[in-house]
Amino acid sequence: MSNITATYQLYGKAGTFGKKAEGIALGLTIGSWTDLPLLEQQQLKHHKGNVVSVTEFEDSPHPLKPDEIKAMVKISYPSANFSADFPAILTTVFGKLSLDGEVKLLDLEFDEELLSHFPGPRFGIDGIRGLLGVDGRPLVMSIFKGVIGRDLDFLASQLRQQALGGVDLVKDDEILFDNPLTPFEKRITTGKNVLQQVFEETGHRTLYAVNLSGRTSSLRDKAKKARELGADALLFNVHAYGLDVLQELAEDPDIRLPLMAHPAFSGAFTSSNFYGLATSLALGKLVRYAGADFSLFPSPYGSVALEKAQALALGEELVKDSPLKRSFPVPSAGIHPGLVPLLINDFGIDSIINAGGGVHGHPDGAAGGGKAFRQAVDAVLSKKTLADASEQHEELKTALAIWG
Ligand SMILES: CSCCC(=O)C(=O)COP(=O)(O)O
Ligand SMILES: [Mg+2]
Repeated sequence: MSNITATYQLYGKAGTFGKKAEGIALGLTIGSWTDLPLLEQQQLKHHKGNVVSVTEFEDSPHPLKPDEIKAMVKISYPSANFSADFPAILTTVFGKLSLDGEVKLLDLEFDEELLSHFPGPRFGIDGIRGLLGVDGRPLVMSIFKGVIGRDLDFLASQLRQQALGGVDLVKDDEILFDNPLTPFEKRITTGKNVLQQVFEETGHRTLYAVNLSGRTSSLRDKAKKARELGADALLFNVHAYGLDVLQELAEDPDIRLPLMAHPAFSGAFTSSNFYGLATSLALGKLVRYAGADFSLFPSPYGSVALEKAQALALGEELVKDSPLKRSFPVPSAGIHPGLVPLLINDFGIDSIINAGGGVHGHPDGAAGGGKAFRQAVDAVLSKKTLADASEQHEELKTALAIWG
């Protein structure tokens, strides 16, 4: 029988977790079991959650309750209990349970049949590389900054400077929503013109990810319109909307645009050591299953940082072997050129170096900032230190002098 297996982290007294796990398995499926007459027990058997394993960690005491330890329990839930969509799955495995004390959902394993309902990224890493014609190096992305309250001319000139720096992608900031000064459709058409002009001048192709925002009911039509207008990609605040909304956009045959999942809001349910979802599950596995071609997340190094082990596990979820295409890991937040060697070491060549302040804050402007990042990437790939490479590259030298 097809099923999904959830791994939970719990805290409690040693020796109590088997009973706790059984309570969860029954509580989230058929309820109290042994009280039922035998016939009903037989009938409901194939709906019952099953405890797969219980592992107690004697050497991991609760930081605040000395008589409690950590445990991990795995419970599998029959697919007969839920429809094959994120709302039903999340409600089954972590609905009421998410409100019931210190329980964290660490992982979900979809069996093959269930996974077949989640086609994943339409483009994936290889598809995005194909659109850009760039192989063999991490991509570089920059972010519009300080554009709230500014008009299209301002946006156009900021986009031009970023593209002239040689970045592969430019994305809207996630806090730029539809507004009278820079409306969604005009951002797309203006951006297209600017990037075409830069391409004609330099031969360098940059893609622009516009922020798809607004009420959920408007998104499909806006995304289709974006495609008609020639948009390159869509940025999407998936965790404010929900995974199913991303999946709808990814699967729509009339949209067919690369989708970039922004991590905004996800800290509200991933940051606690005791509650919510593991970051690698929420920003890694599930956004990939929902169809994100890119997943942004805090790197271990910048202004908003994830623990290194968490960031690495997240990155791995996006690229590990699977019937689904791979999503680009995009470690972000407070990134400057000096961090490029660490990022490539951690996330490999199939990742994206993404920076806002680290591009715009360059003394030579965004064009200088973009160049410094590209120089840093080239240095790492040719096994030079950044210090050595900076002897030949003024922009990199300036960036290292400011940010180290
Ligand atoms: C928290 S990861 C998202 C990255 C992002 O959207 C951003 O604006 C980062 O900007 P920065 O100036 O820190 O590079
Ligand atoms: Mg941002």
